[in-house]
Amino acid sequence: MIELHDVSVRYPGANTDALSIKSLSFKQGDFICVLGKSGAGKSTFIRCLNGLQRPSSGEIYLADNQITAISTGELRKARREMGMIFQHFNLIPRLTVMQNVLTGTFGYRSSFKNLIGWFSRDEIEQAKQIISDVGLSEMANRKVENLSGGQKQRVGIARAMLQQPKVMLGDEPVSSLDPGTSSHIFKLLKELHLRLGLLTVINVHDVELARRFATRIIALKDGKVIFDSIPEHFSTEAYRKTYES
Ligand SMILES: Nc1ncnc2c1ncn2[C@@H]1O[C@H](COP(=O)(O)OP(=O)(O)OP(=O)(O)O)[C@@H](O)[C@H]1O
Repeated sequence: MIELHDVSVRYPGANTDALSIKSLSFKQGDFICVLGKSGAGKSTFIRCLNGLQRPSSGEIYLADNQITAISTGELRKARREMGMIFQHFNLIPRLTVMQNVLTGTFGYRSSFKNLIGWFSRDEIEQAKQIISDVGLSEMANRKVENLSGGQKQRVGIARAMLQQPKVMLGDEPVSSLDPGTSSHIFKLLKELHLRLGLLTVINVHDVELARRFATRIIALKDGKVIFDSIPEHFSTEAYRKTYES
């Protein structure tokens, strides 16, 4: 579903690569947690997968699309297949839960419909169903600025789900949440992942969450993959290598 070949990212002015990946491939059904200490390249990696960051060299394929070699318009189309959730939610605080979730349809619609905020009955019904799936039915008309962090992330997930993605990407989606809420969010992500047969790739700081939920753990260090296997193989030694200075 996603393949990377010889991908590197070097930021302007840097004298080393922030990311340097020989070869990786992910298939539908994988639930991947990406670990690594601060600065290891996790965000750069996720941003490359959804085309927010163009690699300095190498190739990334999403299904048959080489997303590293397509126009901005084609990239926009390819991105419809990828839902993305963020550490700071990236919601519009003054708008309601329903309005925020409906923005998940924007990749599919004309700029004109987006501009005037017109949504079909079908889109509204789908949004209602997804808001119910993430447990926020009672709050559909509440402004997002009045929600807790966990509730905001549920809105972020619902917005991503309305895109009907094949791939769900997360850039530290639980880093600003307490442990109990983080665990609930991961449970929800795993449930949706299984129900819809997604490929899920999430950066996470909490190793225990990765051990509990991932089908595969990838650890990055200095932009390179230093571990890639099932959670049961992520030993104390692998942990030490990942997080030592
Ligand atoms: N826009 C940028 N310009 C220059 N350097 C950058 C930029 N973004 C990231 N870097 C550098 O690239 C390296 C990898 O950063 P990245 O944000 O991908 O790491 P990370 O593992 O996500 O870290 P964290 O867990 O702290 O979010 C770091 O050395 C960082 O300073």
